[in-house]
Amino acid sequence: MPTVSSATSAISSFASISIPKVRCFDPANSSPVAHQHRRRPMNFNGGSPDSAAANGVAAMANGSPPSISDMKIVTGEAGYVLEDVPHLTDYLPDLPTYPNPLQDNPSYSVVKQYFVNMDDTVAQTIVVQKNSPRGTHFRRAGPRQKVYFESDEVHACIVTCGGLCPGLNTVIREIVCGLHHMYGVSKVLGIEGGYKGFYARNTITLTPKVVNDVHKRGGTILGTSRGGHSTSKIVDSIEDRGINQVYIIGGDGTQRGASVIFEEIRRRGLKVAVIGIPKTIDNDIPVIDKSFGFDTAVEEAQRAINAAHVESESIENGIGLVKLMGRYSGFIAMHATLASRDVDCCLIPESPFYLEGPGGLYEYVERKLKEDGHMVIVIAEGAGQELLSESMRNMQQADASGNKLLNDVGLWISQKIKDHFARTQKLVINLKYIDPTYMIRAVPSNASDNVYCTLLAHSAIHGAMAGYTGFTVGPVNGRHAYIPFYRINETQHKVVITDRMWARLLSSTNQPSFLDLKEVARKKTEEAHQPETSYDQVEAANEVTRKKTEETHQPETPYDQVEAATAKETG
Ligand SMILES: Nc1ncnc2c1ncn2[C@@H]1O[C@H](COP(=O)(O)OP(=O)(O)O)[C@@H](O)[C@H]1O
Ligand SMILES: O=P(O)(O)OC[C@H]1O[C@](O)(COP(=O)(O)O)[C@@H](O)[C@@H]1O
Ligand SMILES: [Mg+2]
Repeated sequence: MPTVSSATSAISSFASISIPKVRCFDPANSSPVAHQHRRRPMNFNGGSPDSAAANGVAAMANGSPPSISDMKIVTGEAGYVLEDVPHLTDYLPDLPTYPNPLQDNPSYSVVKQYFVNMDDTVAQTIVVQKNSPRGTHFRRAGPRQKVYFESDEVHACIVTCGGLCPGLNTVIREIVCGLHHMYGVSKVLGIEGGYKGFYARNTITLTPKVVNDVHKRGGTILGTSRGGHSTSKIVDSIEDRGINQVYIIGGDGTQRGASVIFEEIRRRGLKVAVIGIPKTIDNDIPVIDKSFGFDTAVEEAQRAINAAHVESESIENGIGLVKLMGRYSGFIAMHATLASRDVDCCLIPESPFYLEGPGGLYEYVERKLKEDGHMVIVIAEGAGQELLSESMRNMQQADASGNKLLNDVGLWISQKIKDHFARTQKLVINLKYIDPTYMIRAVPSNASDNVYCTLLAHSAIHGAMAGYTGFTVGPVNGRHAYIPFYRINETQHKVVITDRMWARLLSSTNQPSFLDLKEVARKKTEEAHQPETSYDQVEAANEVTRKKTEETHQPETPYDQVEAATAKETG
């Protein structure tokens, strides 16, 4: 571990700096080696582009895990593991340091413990038993006593990529203002239109004045895009423009892109810090507690759910159906449902459902309408996609970033429910379908997200100024931490339907758990039922495909699927 100078400052938190008993994991012999960080071999000049792609983190972006030599793993006593983030001195060992200008900042000088301890880390697991190992930790975010950039040397840039999310403008604002007010940095460039903006000519000069009011607006003042990531062109542009701090705001795809940019910068031996700020309205980024904009999205979704409730209540056998975002993770739908209490059924990608037969959706809708005369259904956009046949899928299979394009499950299920009741003639229903997805995504962030965005931006700035690089910032169990890219990129955060939160939802809505799915599928095939409408044909064809897939590839029940995923994650 680097030692810390004993230089005192008015606002130092270093009452005493302890050198932790850390050991570095030596992958060669699996034995701990005291006080050494393992470093990957560096190739500063003239390395072939292939050498960057050959390393683990770059490989991670393409789906394979990083090699152990790319990880900075520090182990301690009682099963303590620090998954540390890269530092500029890993490959530029002789960089000079400077006192942190916050020492002389009147706003911060009153804070007694402003600087974080060098050895502060944040535990990933906080619920433990007496004898359980202390487990994985991440480096705590926050200002350090020493910085690796002088204020007038910093030339930062900010880019926003991927889909919109409430709070993007707040993060931009807070990076610009934070750099300016805390560290005296005045050179900040906005890259327009996502990654491809790096190799376009136009940029925006960002000053506290320019960004002063932007947090009141939805969207991103910088613009965004999907696709168009060319690592070498981006890094050429960073080098050509003399940028030395790159703040990259975006979701899982963006963080993968940031990871390969970092790798290329390290390969070229540049003094450039690369910082990822996780953005996703879907809340599907792992490790962090939640992503910014998520609270706002849940809050805004209430308006649509309220409207659906009012509509459904006002008419006989009214059904209000609301589609919410959530490609692979149903967090918005789950939280919006729990918050609203007006929802009778919530369908998410993690919990496969079925329509016909005992325990199916039709039976439940019928019962609910008979009991209450109305009902509200919330469906996440990624739910039930396996029920839509190939023929119904988008002609265009993927967006520019390679994300699979989803069919409108809201429209599909509305039609299915209408068809079902028209066919069975049991009830005359009135279904109103509301799709507020893009309206929700486009609103400005709410108060709590605004504060969260400020903390994210400040943590990112402190990390960059302290020389850390190649990391994503975010709260882990309530404390902001620096997380290596590979941890963010290895999995997706999903609703665990064996968790108590989903049980709370089931008990709040009283909806079926759809766990008899396989049994029903089998019966249905046996009955060799003749479909009546195009949607039925789709469904019948799909049942066969689904059954085949389930039997050959999938674990047996949704619970098994979750357990298999969990075992993979923890194992
Ligand atoms: N594996 C990857 N390697 C490099 N860049 C990527 C990768 N995946 C996505 N990107 C880039 O990241 C940007 C945003 O990705 P996208 O998936 O659209 O949104 P999000 O970051 O919100 O998930 C796009 O410009 C895309 O080209
Ligand atoms: O903006 P697009 O291309 O229409 O994509 C919509 C998708 O974007 C999201 O809002 C967010 O996805 P990302 O975080 O990957 O950008 C998804 O919920 C939704 O499926
Ligand atoms: Mg994404």
